[in-house]
Amino acid sequence: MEHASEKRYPVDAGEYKLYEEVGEGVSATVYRALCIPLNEIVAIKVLDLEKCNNDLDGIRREVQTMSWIDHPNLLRAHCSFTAGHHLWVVMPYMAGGSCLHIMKSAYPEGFEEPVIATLLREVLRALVYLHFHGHIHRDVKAGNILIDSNGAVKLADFGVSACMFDTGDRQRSRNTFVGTPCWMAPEVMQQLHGYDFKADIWSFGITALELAHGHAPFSKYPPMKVLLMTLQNAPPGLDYERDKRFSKSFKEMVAACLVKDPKKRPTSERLLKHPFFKHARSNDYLARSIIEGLAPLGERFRMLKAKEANLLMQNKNLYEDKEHLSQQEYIRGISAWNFNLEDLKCQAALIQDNDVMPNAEEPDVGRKESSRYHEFVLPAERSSPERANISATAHHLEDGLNDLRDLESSLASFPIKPLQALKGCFDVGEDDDGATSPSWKGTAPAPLDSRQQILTKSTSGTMFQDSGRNDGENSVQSSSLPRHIILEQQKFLSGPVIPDNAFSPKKIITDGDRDLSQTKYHTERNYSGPLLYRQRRDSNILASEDTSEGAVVQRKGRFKVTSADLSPKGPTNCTFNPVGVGLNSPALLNFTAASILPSLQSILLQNTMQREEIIRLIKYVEQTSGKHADPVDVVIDDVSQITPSTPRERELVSQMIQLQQSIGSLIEELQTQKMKNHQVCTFI
Ligand SMILES: Nc1ncnc2c1ncn2[C@@H]1O[C@H](COP(=O)(O)OP(=O)(O)OP(=O)(O)O)[C@@H](O)[C@H]1O
Repeated sequence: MEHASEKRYPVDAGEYKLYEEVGEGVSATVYRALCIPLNEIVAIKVLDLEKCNNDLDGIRREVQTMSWIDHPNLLRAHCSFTAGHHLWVVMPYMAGGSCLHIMKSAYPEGFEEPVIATLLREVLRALVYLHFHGHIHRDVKAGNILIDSNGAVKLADFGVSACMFDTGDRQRSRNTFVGTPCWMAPEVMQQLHGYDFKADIWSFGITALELAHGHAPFSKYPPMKVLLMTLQNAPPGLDYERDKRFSKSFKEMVAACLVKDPKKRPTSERLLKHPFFKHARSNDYLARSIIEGLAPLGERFRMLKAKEANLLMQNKNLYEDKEHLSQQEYIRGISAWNFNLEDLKCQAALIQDNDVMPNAEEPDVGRKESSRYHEFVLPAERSSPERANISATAHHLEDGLNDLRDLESSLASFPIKPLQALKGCFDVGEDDDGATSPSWKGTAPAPLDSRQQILTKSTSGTMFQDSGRNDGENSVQSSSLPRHIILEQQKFLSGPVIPDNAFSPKKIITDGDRDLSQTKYHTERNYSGPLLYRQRRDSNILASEDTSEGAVVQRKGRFKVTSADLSPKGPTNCTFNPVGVGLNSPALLNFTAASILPSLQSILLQNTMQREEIIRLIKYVEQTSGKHADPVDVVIDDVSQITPSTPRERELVSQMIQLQQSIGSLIEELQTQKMKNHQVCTFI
């Protein structure tokens, strides 16, 4: 067994000395560190539990999986514990970093074939092991393939892995829309029958292309477009012309993985026997060919961050451009992609007619394709005088909505669509962290017991334990601790291990927190808009569902949306349904009027537009079907033909017209009510 189970890794932050930062994820920062008693260099992933409110189950799963796995190609945790409101996961230090980072810093065009074959063989071995034990990784990508200084390859990041043997509610997690869009298999997007380990084979094929080209197919596009392209286009692959440098067997191996029908994809075990892997070499070869000569990981990480900041400065004008943003996130190895279609639709609905002006200020028409998403702006931003080329907004909005329509139609043959999954539940997005939100204030703390549920023990040592050192020792134990961690530890010297607000979606934010979130996450812009409510079909469902799996809608880094509404009886449109969530619903009570107002406005606008459209259609159908013996209309025609000759006649005609108009609107109202009743009946 490769991991040193005999070694006792301390579960106390004071026993470690943190050095430089070597990686960054969505809510985690990874440091090189020294385990003082063992005199061993390790990596420590520090997760800020305050930023993981929605994803404790993911964290628990990650830590649990990292404790039981026992395979040389999987990154196993030595131990884990909490310190303040941070979770520390101690693991072997992988000095080469991730394949993505190696490519970004030294191989922007991708690796040579023998390197790729070697890397992929190791990853495939890890997948064979995971699949054999009934696990789907669900996030296979170059950013999660780590290499150590000896060229050993390990697949990491089990935050979204799932177990095939789960039953009941947990089994539903395999119907969950999870992963990172570019690597996501079509069946994961479709959510038709759930999916199995073959989803990993698709991601594996995409990863092969990523390692060959330096980027994944569609990586520069926003997620909606990635979905469309994955579902509508032929599967991506190695091109016989463009990719001449690669062998036929490599092309065939990729083609075998990237088949849309999961049943036709090989199992990991069978794939391992593919002739392509005969090109694979030793770990030593990897160390010599891609690790040797690289700058130390921390330095590379710093350089990549600087490069990213530089790019952001250069692209200042394009900063709002989602495709550019995607590219930035890709460079960082994470993908903070907003994928809230409802949000986009609501933002679209909030645009008033008079916002749509002639497109006189479009800066560069030729750039339209690459900028089509960047104007999905928040209403508040739109009103800002220095922002917003409104005409471009409307223009791009239309493009974006066309894509939405395309997406819906390309998914039309499937009973459950991502749109429906999205519609089923909203969750608090990045706006959670908005320090100015009044809803943060004065919130009762969550009970400690529920928070401690996530603390578990591994068989081979202590896993995920509290360091138990909130007595002040932690605050002074390591001079090399980043300042924010020391400060945050000091804040909770005498309180519970995890601060009261750590697991609550509402929290009191101190100025220190605000500074931290503003400086550390300044590049992670929020496009998620004003929707801060979670919609449920039924409040009973809210009570009975496995909230651990069912609640998360948006996770930065990996995208995750749960298909809370898998029943074919689910709602059939994407508008907010006031029947589904009554005003007394707990889901609504959690939100302030201010946070929900824009959504309500949008819904109102949508309903008005729909109502007008329905009335128009009813009239049209009645006219064309000749079914119009309605005396009211006959009279209307007659009245309109009367030419009053006396004041009294004029008065009477005017009264008749008024009466007929009110009868007309009452009929329209009746039709609308009938339609509503019909919808409610269908829904029920
Ligand atoms: N053991 C390790 N040794 C060296 N570097 C590591 C190690 N673990 C992680 N890293 C680096 O830190 C980065 C972030 O880690 P990780 O992927 O675990 O965080 P995350 O929050 O789960 O990320 P995301 O969800 O965005 O993929 C990795 O991409 C990798 O570059």
